[in-house]
Amino acid sequence: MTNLVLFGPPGAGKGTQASVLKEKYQLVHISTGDVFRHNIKNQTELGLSAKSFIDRGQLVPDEVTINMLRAKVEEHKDAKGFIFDGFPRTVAQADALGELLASMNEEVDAMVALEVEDEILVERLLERGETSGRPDDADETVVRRRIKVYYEETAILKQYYQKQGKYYGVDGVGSIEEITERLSKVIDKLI
Ligand SMILES: Nc1ncnc2c1ncn2[C@@H]1O[C@H](COP(=O)(O)OP(=O)(O)O)[C@@H](O)[C@H]1O
Repeated sequence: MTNLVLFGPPGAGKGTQASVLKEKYQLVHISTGDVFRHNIKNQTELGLSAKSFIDRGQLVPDEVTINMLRAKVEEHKDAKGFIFDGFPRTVAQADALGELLASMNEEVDAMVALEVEDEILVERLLERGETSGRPDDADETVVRRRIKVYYEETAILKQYYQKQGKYYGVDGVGSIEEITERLSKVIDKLI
């Protein structure tokens, strides 16, 4: 398997790139944000417990998120690999992902990160909020809180994977194609 963590702050372009990369490399794409939104739309128990956190720009508790991710991975045991998008977002989630993959004799091969400045992120998210229908994109306070939470809880994962020699940063500003090209250069060396 090839298991990639696609990393970066909210609005960095992870979802856009993941959709291209999953086709290109035939990997299963798991976006925790998409799974939560799907569950909110269908008013499942998971959706109901996640909604209040998401609407406030906070992280959904680790236990809920980890159980959901585990179930998703187990649905695709025969996959050629995964692109994890929006997961892990905390050290506890990164530990859990490592354990889950180890139980399948697999591991995270790389964290590929999209690097984008904060002010560009706020601009992109508010613009997306005009059309995406995502309430967490439409409100500047919520957008800024998500970026703050990213620095407080998630950014540390750069060092986490750097220590394992698995971190690859890529400039996340440019056209979609240019950025795919930059990510592909990293991924091609791993496969
Ligand atoms: N791994 C996770 N752990 C906790 N909460 C998460 C996780 N992934 C997504 N969420 C929740 O879903 C929201 C939307 O996630 P996502 O679609 O990845 O958006 P973003 O564009 O902010 O990266 C997050 O702000 C958070 O509340």
